[in-house]
Amino acid sequence: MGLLEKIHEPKDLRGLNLTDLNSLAQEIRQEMIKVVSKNGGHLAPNLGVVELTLALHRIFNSPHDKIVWDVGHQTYVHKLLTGRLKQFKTIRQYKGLSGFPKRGESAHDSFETGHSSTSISAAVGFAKARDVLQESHHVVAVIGDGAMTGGMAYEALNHAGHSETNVIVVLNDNEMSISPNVGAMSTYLNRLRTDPLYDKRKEDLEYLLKRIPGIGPQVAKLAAKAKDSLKYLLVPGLLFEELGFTYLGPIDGHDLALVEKVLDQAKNKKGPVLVHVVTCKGKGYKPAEENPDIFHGIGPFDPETGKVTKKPAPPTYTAVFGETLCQLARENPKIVAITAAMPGGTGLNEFAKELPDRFFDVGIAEQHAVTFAAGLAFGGLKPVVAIYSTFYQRAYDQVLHDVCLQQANVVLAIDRAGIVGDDGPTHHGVFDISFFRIIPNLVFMAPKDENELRHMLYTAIKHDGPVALRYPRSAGQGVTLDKKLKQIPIGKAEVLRDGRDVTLIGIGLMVNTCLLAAQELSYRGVDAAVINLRYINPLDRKLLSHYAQLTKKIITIEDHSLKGGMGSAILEFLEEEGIDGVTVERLGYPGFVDQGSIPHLFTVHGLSTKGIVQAAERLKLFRDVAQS
Ligand SMILES: Cc1ncc(C[n+]2csc(CCOP(=O)(O)OP(=O)(O)O)c2C)c(N)n1
Ligand SMILES: CC(=O)[C@@H](O)[C@H](O)COP(=O)(O)O
Ligand SMILES: [Mg+2]
Repeated sequence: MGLLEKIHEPKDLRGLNLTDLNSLAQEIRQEMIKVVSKNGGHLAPNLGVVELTLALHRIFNSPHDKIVWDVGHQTYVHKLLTGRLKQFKTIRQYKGLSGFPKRGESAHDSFETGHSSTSISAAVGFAKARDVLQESHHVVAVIGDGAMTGGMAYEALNHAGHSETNVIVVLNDNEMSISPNVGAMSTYLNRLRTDPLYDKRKEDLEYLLKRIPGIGPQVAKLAAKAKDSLKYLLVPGLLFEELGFTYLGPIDGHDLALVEKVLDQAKNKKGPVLVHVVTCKGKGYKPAEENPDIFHGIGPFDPETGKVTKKPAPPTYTAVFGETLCQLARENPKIVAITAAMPGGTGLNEFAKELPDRFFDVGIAEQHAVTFAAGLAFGGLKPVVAIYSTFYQRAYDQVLHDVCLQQANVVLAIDRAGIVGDDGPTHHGVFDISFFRIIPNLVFMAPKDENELRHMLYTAIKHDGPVALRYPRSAGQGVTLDKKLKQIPIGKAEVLRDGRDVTLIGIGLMVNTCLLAAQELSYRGVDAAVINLRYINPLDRKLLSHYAQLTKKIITIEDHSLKGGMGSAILEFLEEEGIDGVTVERLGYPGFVDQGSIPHLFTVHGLSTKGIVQAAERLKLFRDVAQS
């Protein structure tokens, strides 16, 4: 039996000596490589925090003490140490362990995350609740250097430093966001990490003070103890200390004994403390150390070689978006591209390489990205902001207030729209239609395939005013890509199949499902019209009106939440137009969607040919056809 199997809860770690702990760290790394190589997952972030997590669980007493993990993609080690070894092989699978902290999964998961930069706010909340209720426990936020680029982290530091509550922030600095970290804070951390004079200056001053006869040693001691510590005096502007934190570090995050020692010091200090831990993303697995960006979040791979075991598939929507944007930008010098720390994920790596002066990675700062784009637009450029649907939730006011109200010429590319699979409910992009379609002035479209995506991007670039364009995480449909780009008239839907018994209205990926279902329905004598809606805003009112009155039965299908989605837009439209006597069946998600493979989730939620046929049954179509 290995050591890991004997760890059922964090207190089982306490009796282990350093040799045991190092062996345990090895076992943990092997287990994570084994499971992630099959299931996919966030391997490199977890390999980097093995020693840090062991130290946290030895020094603090979870779940009495609260540990809040930022983003939460690095909690696999935490899960393995808190009684979830047996279920670990199910991580990220349907009904399996989540890849993120889940309060329902364990008492040790004190706060759910998935989106970045929330941990310090939550930790300050826990700390203040403790103070008000006169309880006594420690609260620790663990935040990466990437997550530290997000605005919320600064709002929370500002509050924490002022509140003087006992809270510990562990800054896990591996110089990486998903890609290499960017920004002034990253440069600042780099200086802290690498300034060789820092320790020397401190030692020199202590040495000098101690040598002053009579009072020297006391002054040195006092200076070290004083709130304005030696570091504070010596390193002017030490940011965290200026904000009211005691700064400890930087320390080697793989030196378990040292990390434990410093965490113990932090635990015994009053007020907010920041522990700066330096780690290596991917530590202990060569392929991940060498390619931390690829192993940040990876699909199944061969553990021997680190090579991804991918089946050939058509290029993704994301890849086609990236290539098309490069093509358009070569011809139009006003086009600029913006990402919030996801150049690879949003398909912008090529753009960044080819047109570096017109590419902006602003860090994990979606709000800033959108308002920055509005500024660029009013400055005379044509900005394209590419953000995942789920992360646009962060930038809603910026889209509404800074882009749409002022009619800024900004293209909002909404990647990962629809369900995303194994990341689960924190990452599914199933609310953007609801929250964007109600914004005045915003043209909002979604392509049925990757070829239409190209034309839509071209249309968006040509359009004067704000445009949103949503497309999914998946591989494309494998259709031929037209070389020559054309504009798709704003607000024009496409009739893919005429029919008189029922109208199937699809958007995005679901258009193809509608076509397959229409075929199936035709075998059962039902003549279905299929509409590729294309535009959620503005709707093609004339076309919809015609088919609603002709067929009197409508089935809408969308890879999106039912509430407020495309189907809701159709219901509103019928009411606004006063078209009576039309029955509508809407297919979509009833609420938050679990994790699981995309095809499986589509089946579970009836976003399939079968789901449409069942909706037709509910509309009593087969009986009506038989009678006619
Ligand atoms: C609001 C938001 N935007 C973007 C992301 C995507 N994302 C997840 S992890 C990550 C990088 C985080 O870097 P860091 O905090 O340093 O953690 P590391 O993986 O390096 O340990 C990004 C950009 C996110 N989860 N949340
Ligand atoms: C944790 C996080 O937010 C990202 O790492 C996300 O999992 C990336 O998703 P994609 O794999 O869809 O790029
Ligand atoms: Mg990092």
